[in-house]
Amino acid sequence: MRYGRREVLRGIDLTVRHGEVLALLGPNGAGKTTTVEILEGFRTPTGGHVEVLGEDPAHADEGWRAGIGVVLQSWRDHARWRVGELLEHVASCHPAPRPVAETLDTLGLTEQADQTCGRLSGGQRRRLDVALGIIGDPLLLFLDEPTAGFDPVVRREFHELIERLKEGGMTIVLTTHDLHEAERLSDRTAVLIDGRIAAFGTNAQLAEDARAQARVVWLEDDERREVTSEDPSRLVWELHQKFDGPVPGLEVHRPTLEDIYLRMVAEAEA
Ligand SMILES: Nc1ncnc2c1ncn2[C@@H]1O[C@H](COP(=O)(O)OP(=O)(O)OP(=O)(O)O)[C@@H](O)[C@H]1O
Repeated sequence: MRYGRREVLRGIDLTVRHGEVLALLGPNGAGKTTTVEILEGFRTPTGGHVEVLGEDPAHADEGWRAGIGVVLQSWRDHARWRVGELLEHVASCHPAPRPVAETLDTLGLTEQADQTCGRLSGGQRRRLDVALGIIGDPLLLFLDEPTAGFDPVVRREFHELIERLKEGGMTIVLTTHDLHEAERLSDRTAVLIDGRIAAFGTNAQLAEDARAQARVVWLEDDERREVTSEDPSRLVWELHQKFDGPVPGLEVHRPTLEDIYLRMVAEAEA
């Protein structure tokens, strides 16, 4: 994908499976939104082959669009609509929508149903964006930084909602800068750096590819010992033999997605 002469995506090869949550991570400007906008049919790529729900998004029809739910980075329109009316209206544009009252309840917006959208708080507005994205009961949902601005309680509730949608069979493509969110929600993660896929796989596969080290901590002679190892199970086994039993104060810390991601970005910039 080029904008003018500038190439911003340089060959992105990935397949999203039915029913999985795919997290798309990457630094600002890496090309995540561009990728997602191409998949949503909002941008026509300058090259390559894209298929979403069996069709080329750039030339797909309304029937195809009904299968897709989109939550963009920020919608600040519809200020004069009431929340409930807006959802009713958008629901009426879909062939088989979710019930409006249930959707309001799911997003914790029942009390705001009669409020105008312009008066919602930032977090409530974002929840309305998500409600608008799922009201059509899509097969495939795109979420672009869905929890930016959520307080921790709402964020937790939102994660539970995503898990329920996933259990219901929805396929979800999520872009986020929140690595804990990606780690909790995604089946697989793609890391996009400078328009290329730097890594793609389950979080365990990414850890393996990045040859990330686990940290093993224990107590010996009243001192805290810490060793990093690619094979922590072997080290623990050796310690168990050495102590001839349980290892005092044993902790094994696997690398988090955040550790892996930060390492990849640092390597790409080096
Ligand atoms: N309409 C446009 N015209 C020209 N360049 C653009 C346009 N939209 C995006 N870009 C450029 O393309 C690159 C990728 O942008 P994109 O918005 O896809 O990144 P992103 O990974 O979503 O970033 P962020 O995390 O900041 O949202 C950036 O360098 C951006 O400046």
